[in-house]
Amino acid sequence: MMGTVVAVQANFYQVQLALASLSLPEAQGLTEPFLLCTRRTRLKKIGQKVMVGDRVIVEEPDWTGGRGAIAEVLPRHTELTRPPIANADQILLVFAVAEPDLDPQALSRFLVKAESTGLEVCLGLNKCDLVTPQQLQHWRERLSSWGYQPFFLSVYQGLEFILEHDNEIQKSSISDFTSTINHSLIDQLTDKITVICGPSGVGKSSLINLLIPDIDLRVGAVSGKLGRGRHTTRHVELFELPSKGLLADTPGFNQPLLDCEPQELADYFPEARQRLATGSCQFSDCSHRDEPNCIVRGDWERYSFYLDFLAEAIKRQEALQQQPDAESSFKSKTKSGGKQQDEPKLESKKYRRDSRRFKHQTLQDICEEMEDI
Ligand SMILES: Nc1nc2c(ncn2[C@@H]2O[C@H](COP(=O)(O)OP(=O)(O)OP(=O)(O)O)[C@@H](O)[C@H]2O)c(=O)[nH]1
Ligand SMILES: [Zn+2]
Repeated sequence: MMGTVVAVQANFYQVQLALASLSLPEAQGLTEPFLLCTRRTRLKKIGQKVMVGDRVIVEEPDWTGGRGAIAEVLPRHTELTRPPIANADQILLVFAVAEPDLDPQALSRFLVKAESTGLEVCLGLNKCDLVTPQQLQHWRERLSSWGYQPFFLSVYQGLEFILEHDNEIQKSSISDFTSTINHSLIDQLTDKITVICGPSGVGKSSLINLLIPDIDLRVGAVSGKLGRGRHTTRHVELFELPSKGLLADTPGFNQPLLDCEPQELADYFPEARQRLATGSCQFSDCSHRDEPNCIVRGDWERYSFYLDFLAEAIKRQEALQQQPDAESSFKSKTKSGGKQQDEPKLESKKYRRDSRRFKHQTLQDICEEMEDI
């Protein structure tokens, strides 16, 4: 029997069973498609961890008691360590067009952080009710030049109060709430595991409440048992959308720390990726700053952000190198004459977009913020 781990509490795993398992006659008594499971000793022995998002095989279901045992964890196709989530398909980054003002550099910082996970990145712009259609059009064109097609949202007015006609954005006067669900956003979330993130106050909780109307009940139930609120704990939980698909909520954080290697940074800007896909720089280790014949340097809007973030990443790398037990980004080299010298290890797979799939970095700050709150 197959299922997905939707919550982890100490040594217990809440497993949501796949539909096929629920058609078993024995399962008919089960009121919810969940079993509270333990992990088989064999898995403990081989050190097999179980994470939220893991697809698992459950054995020995006790349908009346709602219990089971996880016998096997299927191979993960992605893995985030902070927050710990397996098999996430995408990140939905939520920002507001106003209140707080949409700051292009703050948005870019979040986008770069999200891109660095290697997951697909979608952008939702909320509070569209606060600005004019012209301002929305402005953002649409601007973000499109960055390489993003955001979902325009207003939780206050239902998800789709905006209809798009002939490339123009108009506010619709549709009042029927239920018929105004933004189907393109829903489609994007269907049958996927999505991690929602974004700064504080942009309306993430409001959006989740709109997408999953009965979530308050479940949040209340789980948080109640743990004696903690959902934003005050390291606890990660997946919530099911009515349209199928799972959402992982993470608390807001203001300025994510960019902890990527300087050499990777260009890969996290769609504009730079696109330039590198159609040509190459003279130097294979080009930092795209002042090297001759650089294909990335140019008059794209966010190039100045690239330079700012690059300076930040280099500074961070230098600080790390000053610590004796810093991450092993150095190799020791014996120079002629026997002198030892440390040299930074060169990144070998620069600019190969494919490699990102296998290198899921962390959304570190999210978790750190979780602990701080
Ligand atoms: N005008 C307007 N306000 C909204 C909209 N959606 C949410 N808000 C308001 O924005 C404020 C923040 O909303 P939350 O849902 O708490 O934001 P959040 O992103 O979850 O914030 P954190 O919990 O701090 O991470 C609240 O006062 C909401 O009522 C919207 O579509 N339009
Ligand atoms: Zn270059």
